[in-house]
Amino acid sequence: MTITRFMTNTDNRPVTSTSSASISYFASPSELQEPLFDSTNMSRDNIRRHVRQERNSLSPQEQTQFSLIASRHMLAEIQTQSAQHVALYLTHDGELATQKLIDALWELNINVYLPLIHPFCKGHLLFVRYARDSVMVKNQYGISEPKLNVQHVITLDKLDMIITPLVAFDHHGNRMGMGGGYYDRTLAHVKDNKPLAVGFAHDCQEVSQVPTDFWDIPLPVIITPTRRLAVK
Ligand SMILES: Nc1nc2c(c(=O)[nH]1)N(C=O)[C@@H](CNc1ccc(C(=O)N[C@@H](CCC(=O)O)C(=O)O)cc1)CN2
Ligand SMILES: Nc1ncnc2c1ncn2[C@@H]1O[C@H](COP(=O)(O)OP(=O)(O)OP(=O)(O)O)[C@@H](O)[C@H]1O
Repeated sequence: MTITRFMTNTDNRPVTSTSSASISYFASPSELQEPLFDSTNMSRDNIRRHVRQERNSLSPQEQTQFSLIASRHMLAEIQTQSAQHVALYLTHDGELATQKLIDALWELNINVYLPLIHPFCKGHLLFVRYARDSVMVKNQYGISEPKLNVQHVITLDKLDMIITPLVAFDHHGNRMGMGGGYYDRTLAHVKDNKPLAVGFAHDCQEVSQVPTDFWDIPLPVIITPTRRLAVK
């Protein structure tokens, strides 16, 4: 595992050093001193509950500011990857807000897709084209999704990136979601990072350790407002 560390200089130029996970810091170290939540010996449900509470207690100003900063970094990631077909999500339950990022992608003519709960295949997702004129409906969780039109469905192999929502993550790229196993089932079909799965989360969603099960697929990249974590 190679870790490249970018620290920000006073004039905002990155300083690079090499150790063993790849963390690029977007913010100055003083902003990174929140102690990591110690999740050792905690159940998945308790970790999920704790982190959901943490991200929901961010103020509206923090939510907006963190989302804008993280979106800038995510846009840079999308452009670095030359991604043209990108799956995103619509914000729910205190997740990083995505609408500004989606607007930027639309402006750049990059195709955006959203997850749609599969109508027949329980626990599975479909990814459907999301455009300014998409007809939206609410799913069983109250999240808006494009109305199913088979012509707008994209298969996983045609996506360049899947930006995944998550509840908790750790520095090995392990993720835990809302508990439906939807993204786990999707990520199980990813081969050789095509599409590249990139987690998108608040810094307060990092925990010391996410307990994993055989179905959990670690994320190769996670972007937060202050960091880019790359796991090789
Ligand atoms: N924004 C977003 N969209 C997403 C996901 C996500 O995590 N975030 N998903 C990621 O998989 C899928 C939906 N999975 C979800 C699973 C549970 C809940 C949820 O709010 N559960 C309630 C209980 C609801 C019930 O019992 O009916 C809760 O836990 O409070 C939401 C989304 C697809 N779309
Ligand atoms: N690849 C898979 N194949 C079959 N079942 C799976 C798979 N992945 C997860 N599951 C099932 O889904 C359930 C929920 O998994 P888990 O708690 O890890 O979901 P999650 O990561 O929190 O949710 P999500 O992936 O939707 O964000 C598990 O109990 C497991 O039985």
